[in-house]
Amino acid sequence: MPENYGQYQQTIYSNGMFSSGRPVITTDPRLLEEQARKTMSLQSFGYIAGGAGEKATMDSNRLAFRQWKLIPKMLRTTEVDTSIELFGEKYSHPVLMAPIGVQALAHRDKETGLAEACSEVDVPYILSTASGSSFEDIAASCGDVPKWYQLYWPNDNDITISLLKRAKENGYKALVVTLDTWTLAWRPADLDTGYLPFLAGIGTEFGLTDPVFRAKFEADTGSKVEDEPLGAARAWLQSIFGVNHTWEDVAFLRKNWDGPLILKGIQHVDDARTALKYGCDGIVVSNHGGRQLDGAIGSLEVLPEIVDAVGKDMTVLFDSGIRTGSDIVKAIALGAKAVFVGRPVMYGYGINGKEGAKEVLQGLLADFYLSMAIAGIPSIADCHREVLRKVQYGGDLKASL
Ligand SMILES: Cc1cc2nc3c(=O)[nH]c(=O)nc-3n(C[C@H](O)[C@H](O)[C@H](O)COP(=O)(O)O)c2cc1C
Ligand SMILES: O=C(O)C(=O)c1ccccc1
Repeated sequence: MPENYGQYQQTIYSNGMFSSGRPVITTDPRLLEEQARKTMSLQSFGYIAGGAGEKATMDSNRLAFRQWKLIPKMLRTTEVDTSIELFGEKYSHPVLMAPIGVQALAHRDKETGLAEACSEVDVPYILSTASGSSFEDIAASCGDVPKWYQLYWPNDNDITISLLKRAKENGYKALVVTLDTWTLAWRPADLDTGYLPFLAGIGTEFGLTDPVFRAKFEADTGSKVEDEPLGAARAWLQSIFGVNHTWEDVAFLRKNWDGPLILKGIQHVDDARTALKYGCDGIVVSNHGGRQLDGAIGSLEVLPEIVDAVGKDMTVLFDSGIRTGSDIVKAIALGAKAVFVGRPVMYGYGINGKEGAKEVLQGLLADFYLSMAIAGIPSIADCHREVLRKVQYGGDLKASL
């Protein structure tokens, strides 16, 4: 891990000129998805790259970034302090790995491999409930870097409590509860291949190893999980998707989780205020990377109004569409305390395993560092709305992602 990401590109240049050659993973964010498509199976690539409907929300996520332009200032700084504090802990940069399920689709090392990659570049790993490695192994792979747990919220309170207990015992600091994916949207890439990884038993480890789920499955079916693994996977799927929680149920989570509680999938300012009312510590302004409601507004578009409404009282995080260093600068300038990055890391992981994921993350962190420095923004505290202006012209989609 470089001490200072401002130097990372020098390493790439000297490797190219004098020693080990060129980066394996393209450094051009516009080409990364295509590179992944060539390496991965149709079904795996389709699942990861896919979006809802005609992918209009994925486009909006990108276009929302294009509306904001940075206005650089000169003779201010060559060094950048990218560190932040979240929920009382220090982080070396405002970038976390988005919770992503079924990581086995990208690489056989599954969640433990990606968690290791993240820890080696000091990026906190957010563990999805839809994982295929064990809670314990993943926790060990995260090393000393803080780790968070993302809950797909079961309809059964006993199972929920059991998952929260396991997360706590394994050292996960913050709880991220995803609200926008209580059921899967219309996803043509997966529908056309008739493919749902869960039904193949991928990403169901936490359910199949959960003592409370296991006992209930055995009582309901008379079979052991081991004897009916695909039936158990199906039952697990039904216990975490298609559920009908309400806002009042957030009080239950608040009561049963004593660390930071963060709701993910917030796009409406009313929901941000309601999250605050129920005692949440944070929210993730996210539309799930355009994988849920097709035609939904670009996630960055709603960030400023949500920050204005609740930013003083709770931690506002952001994801959906982060692809470049200047995207991170823009999200921070609009009030996000940190961002999550999703698909790009999965593409790197798919192309070249742990090393590939690290290359993507390091490239993004280097690009972020350079963008801050070249814009003349010396620290996160200096990264506020005055560094930006909203313009009428967008971007040429042919040149974008
Ligand atoms: C393959 C895949 C699986 C995902 N699985 C989860 C998940 O298990 N839990 C969750 O909260 N979000 C999940 N997400 C959404 C991400 O956390 C994140 O919101 C999204 O990827 C951000 O958008 P980006 O990919 O444009 O960066 C998933 C996204 C992808 C691409
Ligand atoms: O695909 C997703 O977006 C997602 O959140 C998910 C849902 C179920 C299993 C794995 C990932």
